[in-house]
This record gives sequence, structure tokens and C-alpha cells, in this order.
Amino acid sequence: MKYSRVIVWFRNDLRVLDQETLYKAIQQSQEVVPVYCFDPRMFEKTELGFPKTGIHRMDFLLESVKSLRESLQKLGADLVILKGKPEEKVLELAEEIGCKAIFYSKEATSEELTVDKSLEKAAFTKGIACESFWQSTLYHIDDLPFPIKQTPEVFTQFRKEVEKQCKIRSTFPAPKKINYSGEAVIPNPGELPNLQTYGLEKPKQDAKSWLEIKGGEVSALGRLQSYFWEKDLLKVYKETRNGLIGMDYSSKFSPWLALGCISPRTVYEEVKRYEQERKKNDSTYWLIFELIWRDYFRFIAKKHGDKIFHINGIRNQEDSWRRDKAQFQRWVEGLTGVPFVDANMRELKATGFMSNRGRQNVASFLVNDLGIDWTWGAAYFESQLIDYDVCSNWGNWMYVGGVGNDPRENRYFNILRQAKNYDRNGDYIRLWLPELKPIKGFDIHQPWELSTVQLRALKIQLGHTYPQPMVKIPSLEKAY
Ligand SMILES: Cc1cc2nc3c(=O)[nH]c(=O)nc-3n(C[C@H](O)[C@H](O)[C@H](O)COP(=O)(O)OP(=O)(O)OC[C@H]3O[C@@H](n4cnc5c(N)ncnc54)[C@H](O)[C@@H]3O)c2cc1C
Ligand SMILES: Nc1ncnc2c1ncn2[C@@H]1O[C@H](COP(=O)(O)OP(=O)(O)OP(=O)(O)O)[C@@H](O)[C@H]1O
Repeated sequence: MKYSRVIVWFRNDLRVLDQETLYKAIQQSQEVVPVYCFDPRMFEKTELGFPKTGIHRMDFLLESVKSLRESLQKLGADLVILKGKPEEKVLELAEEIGCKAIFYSKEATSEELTVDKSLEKAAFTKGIACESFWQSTLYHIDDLPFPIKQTPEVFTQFRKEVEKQCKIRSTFPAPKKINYSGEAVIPNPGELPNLQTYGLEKPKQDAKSWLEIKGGEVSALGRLQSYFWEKDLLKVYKETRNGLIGMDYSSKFSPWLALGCISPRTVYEEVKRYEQERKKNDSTYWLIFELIWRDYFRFIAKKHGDKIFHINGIRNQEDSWRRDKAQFQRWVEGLTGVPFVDANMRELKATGFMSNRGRQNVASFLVNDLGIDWTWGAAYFESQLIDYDVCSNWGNWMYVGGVGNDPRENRYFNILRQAKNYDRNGDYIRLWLPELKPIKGFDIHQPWELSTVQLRALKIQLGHTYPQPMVKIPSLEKAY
């Protein structure tokens, strides 16, 4: 035993299974004190006027922390809740209860790394050790076949190299018991905050009611069980993954992966078991392929640092973006006059979730059709998405914004063609744009083509209940 008492500071790793930080802390100490700290900087308003963590993401986070506390209580411990800057609060607690070490997971981006550095520096002066563990990716950073600064810029090259040369490490088992003295050491482990604490109100509709997504490890493992084993959907994932409606077209693992309620290695091991016990095909591989995209964006963020947040991106592209707040707001509200864009934006606003197909299209519309600053789009997604993952979000936005490392030059999406391919009958539009509901078939995607007589017959007034498109929309036949 190296330490008598260790703090495990939980961050985006809100689980007990495949939790190396917790596992190592238990191995190396007589007693573990689990801690979560709500950092007020994560809940401030951004320059664009919306909070950095919006209501849906906050709600999902609160559920996930609550679930972690319950899991830890079942293991004989608790979760101490702190509020304030972690680099101060966690350290204060360590001193107060005589901890000689703080264990936590390593992050990849500067906001988090700055916190780590201050904590480490302050802890050092007090003789408290800090030990951190990399555990957010499928491939471990130490197993990469290249130094991080030489991570291949192009995804396919990255994927081929890691697939050929790296082994995915096994998961760590969940602990059976945690030694924790409880009240004797921590008389009051602290109340969980709620939405009101942050001046937020419970959303009217949320992804959890619409998509059956609840924060926490228990729900994450439940989703794994239902998507793979009960509904048996993994074997058709590649064919369904571009869908738009409901729970089953894709795995929906992303919100849980983002907060670390489940690890990518746990998903990987379950895919392997499914391949052995049920079926192995392109679809089962494709889920792993997508998880490698997730890894790739994390390692690219590590390689390029703050460039992923900068307007010029990692390509150092010239800043020629428009910054029209009124137009941006119409995009945010789902009032651009382009149904495929608006339906997706309204789903995001109402639930905190949007399909991958939707994200590609609304992002392309913002940057290519409106020419608006891609970082505004990324910041809005950061606020809204329940699956917000700093590297996947900013990395994907850089791609769409043409400032990332995409070998393809033009990522323009022809909205009508996309609509035709993925929502031919307009069912998705009917779900989110009630004002257009009476329009039948594909016409719902281009209401501007309907004559006044047709619109009157449908009792729809374009430009009043639903706006005219903000820009001219290329026809279906247009090549790009
Ligand atoms: C502009 C834009 C912003 C995005 N922001 C985020 C974000 O903040 N957080 C996030 O997790 N994903 C983000 N994505 C990627 C992708 O849209 C989501 O991961 C996916 O829609 C989540 O649904 P799912 O879990 O059902 O995905 P599935 O299709 O079931 O995929 C399984 C897993 O693979 C990973 N994955 C899939 N596609 C991608 C991708 N393009 N990039 C990185 N990882 C991927 C995710 O972890 C996902 O959970 C973004 C994509 C775009 C175009
Ligand atoms: N985890 C994170 N999530 C979201 N944004 C982050 C994260 N880590 C860093 N950033 C963003 O990266 C940027 C930090 O980069 P830097 O300090 O170089 O530029 P900046 O503050 O944007 O200044 P300037 O506008 O002058 O370029 C900040 O905008 C910060 O919000």
C-alpha cells in the first residue's frame, strides 16, 4: 500500500467499470474518497449569449453524477460533491482529510489541462501527489505506433496504422468493494445541485423522454444490452446509421461515452462477444470504425492544442467568415426557411440530440450557405448537445468548416439531395415542423415551390407561419 487515503476526483469518467483511476486508487491505498466537483466556469454564459453548458447537457450530467453516487454507495463508499474550482476545492478537501494523493483521469484540451497544471503545482507545495491516467480512448495513448506530435493528419492513414500496429487493452473489472470511513471522515458529503441551482428550468421536451436516454452508467449498460442483444440491431448498424428518427437507427452511445458513463473498450469487448455469439459482418466492424473516428479527433486535439478552437483551424485558413448575429439566430431557432435544416435544429433545441446526418447538413448550411463563422456553430453545439465531446465536436466542425485535415476539398451538402436520400417522404419534417404538416410527400422539403393557390388550399402562409428560405437553395440536380 502506497497511501493511507486517496481522493479519486471524477471528471468525464463517471463509471465504475473499466475505471482505471478508481481501480488503481483502490490497489494503492487503504481508503478511497470519491469526489465530483461542479466547476462554475462550465456553466457561465458564452460571448454569444447562451450558457456554455445548456439545459439538456446539464440535466444529463446531473443524472449521470447521481447514478455514479448510487453505484459508489452500493460499493460501500459515497460521492463527495464539491462546488467551485476543482484546482482549489479538491486540494482543500485533500488537506482537510489528510489525503496524500489525488488520482484523476487525463484530459486532452487546454481548459482541462490548465486546471490540472494548477492543481498539480499547488498540490506539490503541500506535499500531495497527483497521479493521472489516460482512459478516454479505445487505443491507449501510450500504445500508439507514433509520437503524438506525428499523429497522421488524414483519418484513413491514422486508422490503418493503429489497426495494424496496436492492441486494444482489456477493460478493468468493476471493484467489488471500496474502503471508505464515511461520516467519521466526511460528515457531510454534500447535496447534488439541481437545474434551479443554475437558474435553469426542466426542459418541456427532452431527449430522455423522446429518445429514452437517461444519464449514468446503469442506463449506458442497459442501452448496450438492448441495442446489441435484445433488439439485435448491431448486425444492421451500417445500413441504418444514417437514419433520422427514434432510438434504433444508431447506437446512441455518444452521450454516455462523452461523460465516460461507459468506456469505448467496454463497447469494443461487447462487439467482439456479439461477433462470436451472434454475427460478424460489416456492420459489427463499422461501429468500431466509428469509435476510431472518436479516438482520431482526440489525438488530433492533443497534437494541435488550441488550434482546434481557432477560427483558422489547423490548416491556418484565412478568416473570411461572416458574423451576422440575426442570421445565426435564425439558424439556432430553426427558422431558416429550409425544412431539412430547421427540423434538425428544432430537434436539437428541444432535446439536445441530433443525428449524425443532421449534424453534417446543418453545419454545412451554416458555413457554406450562410458563410457564418464555424466556431459559432461549434459553440452552440457545445451548449446544446447531451453528447458534447470537446474533441469530436470541434474536430468535426473544423472538418465541415474546411479548416481541418480533410483531404476532400469541398464538403458542400446539397440539402435537397440529402433530404431526398434520407427523408424521401418528409416524415422527419412532419415530426418537427408542425406548421408544414399538411404538405404531402417530398413537397414538404421545398414549400417555396408551391403556388399560392396550393398553399391556400393547405391553409399555409409562407413567410408568416414559416419563413421563405434565407438563401437560394440549389436544385436537386445541381452537381454539388
Ligand atoms: C458538426 C458535428 C458535431 C459533432 N459533435 C459531436 C460531439 O460533440 N460529440 C460526439 O460524440 N459526436 C459528435 N459528432 C459525431 C456524431 O454525429 C455523433 O457521434 C453521433 O451522431 C452520435 O450518435 P450515436 O452514438 O448514435 O452514433 P453511432 O453512429 O452509433 O456511432 C457510435 C459511436 O462512434 C462515435 N462516432 C460516430 N461518428 C463520429 C464522428 N463523426 N466523430 C467522432 N466520433 C464519432 C461516437 O462516439 C458514437 O457514439 C459530431 C458530428 C458533426 C458533424
Ligand atoms: N475543453 C474545452 N472546451 C471548449 N473550448 C475550449 C476547451 N479548451 C479550450 N477551449 C477554448 O480554446 C480557446 C483557448 O485558446 P486561446 O487562449 O489560444 O484563444 P482565445 O481565448 O480564443 O483567444 P483569441 O480569441 O485571442 O484567439 C478558448 O476559446 C477556449 O474556450
